[in-house]
Amino acid sequence: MKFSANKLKASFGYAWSGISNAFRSEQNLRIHCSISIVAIAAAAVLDFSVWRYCVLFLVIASVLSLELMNTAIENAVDLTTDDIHPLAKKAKDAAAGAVLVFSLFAVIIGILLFFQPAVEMIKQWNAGR
Ligand SMILES: Nc1ncnc2c1ncn2[C@@H]1O[C@H](COP(=O)(O)OP(=O)(O)OP(=O)(O)O)[C@@H](O)[C@H]1O
Repeated sequence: MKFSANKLKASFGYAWSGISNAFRSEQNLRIHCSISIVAIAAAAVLDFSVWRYCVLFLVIASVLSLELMNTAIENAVDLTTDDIHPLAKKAKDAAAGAVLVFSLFAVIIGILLFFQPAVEMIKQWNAGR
């Protein structure tokens, strides 16, 4: 098997093109990116431990990847038909449902991750007054 640096570079280029196209066309992806940036900034302020950062990054990567898969499925379905079709609806709704399920659990994980450090910081502020 021959290693080709050019092929690898091209693959990254295609992947980046997919991400930037989806970012421009999908409002939900932009919303998730904005929330992710706020969450990472809050984690830095709260001085998250390594394992908390690991869980946070895992959740953010999963939500953003699922959103990209949802976009891929929407585009693939649109490619197969211009008509209104019950199977097209089922496929798109299921893909959107996958994002929603993970997003709901991401909110719960977020609360579990942020609650204790936030309480600690509030205690420190009150003690410092
Ligand atoms: N060809 C179709 N046949 C039947 N229903 C469709 C079809 N295309 C879209 N729909 C319905 O419209 C909804 C929105 O589809 P659309 O392609 O506009 O996605 P979207 O608004 O970009 O979704 P998202 O908010 O998940 O990005 C789908 O979830 C589905 O219920």
